[in-house]
Amino acid sequence: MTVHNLTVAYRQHPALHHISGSFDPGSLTAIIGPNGAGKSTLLKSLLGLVRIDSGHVDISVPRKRIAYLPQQAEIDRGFPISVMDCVLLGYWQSAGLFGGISKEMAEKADAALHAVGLNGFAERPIGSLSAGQFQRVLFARILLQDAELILLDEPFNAVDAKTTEDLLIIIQTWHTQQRTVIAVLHDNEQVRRYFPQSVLLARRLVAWGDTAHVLTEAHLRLAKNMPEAQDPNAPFCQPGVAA
Ligand SMILES: Nc1ncnc2c1ncn2[C@@H]1O[C@H](COP(=O)(O)OP(=O)(O)OP(=O)(O)O)[C@@H](O)[C@H]1O
Repeated sequence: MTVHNLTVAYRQHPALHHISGSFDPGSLTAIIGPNGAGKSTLLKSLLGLVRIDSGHVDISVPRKRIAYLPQQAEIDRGFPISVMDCVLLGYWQSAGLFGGISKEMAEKADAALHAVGLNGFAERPIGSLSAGQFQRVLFARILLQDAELILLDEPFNAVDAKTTEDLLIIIQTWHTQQRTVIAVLHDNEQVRRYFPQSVLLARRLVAWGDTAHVLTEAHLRLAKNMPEAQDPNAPFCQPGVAA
């Protein structure tokens, strides 16, 4: 999966500016950078969820083999469904929205709930769960998806240390299964420990590659100095012209 000279702007203000790089199949990559650096925008660009102003993304994974976990704030939990029904939605790409659920599928869903430590939660309405419990449900749903590419946007936001550890183990398992995993994260120590590859953004690309070479003091200082507010007097960005 390759990103070529990608620029994405909201109301003519680039959120991502001339980004190029690639994700190897089976790699485990963290996307990091300060608030407003364009991390979520990069994930959404890979998924085709935002309009690309210039450049392009080459992605060979079929849409139905991609799993996406948006930030919790973007998910409506008011929908009155149970934990089990929410997990079973992991099958909709393969079975269709009205496809039947076989005994084997139901057993796998049970096993997924067990794997994320949510035994006994199957009948609970999703609106009654804590943020950490709900995040476990969303991981269980991805476990059913058999995805080749898994995109996670701040998966540990508002999640306690124990849950984070459990979810990191699941991510490691996906990595050993040769799935490509890309996660937006904020904890540099966690990234150093668990994520071999990193992309450091500050609207433009600061560094992309092995985490040890990306998370250097010099790179982190460069990223930290990114002004978060957009400059209303910035010169117009010429699409297609390298920065
Ligand atoms: N739909 C939108 N309309 C207008 N501006 C947007 C929109 N989405 C994002 N932005 C702006 O684009 C910039 C990048 O946003 P993005 O969410 O990609 O950053 P991020 O690195 O994921 O930030 P955070 O760490 O705070 O989640 C920010 O300045 C944000 O305000």
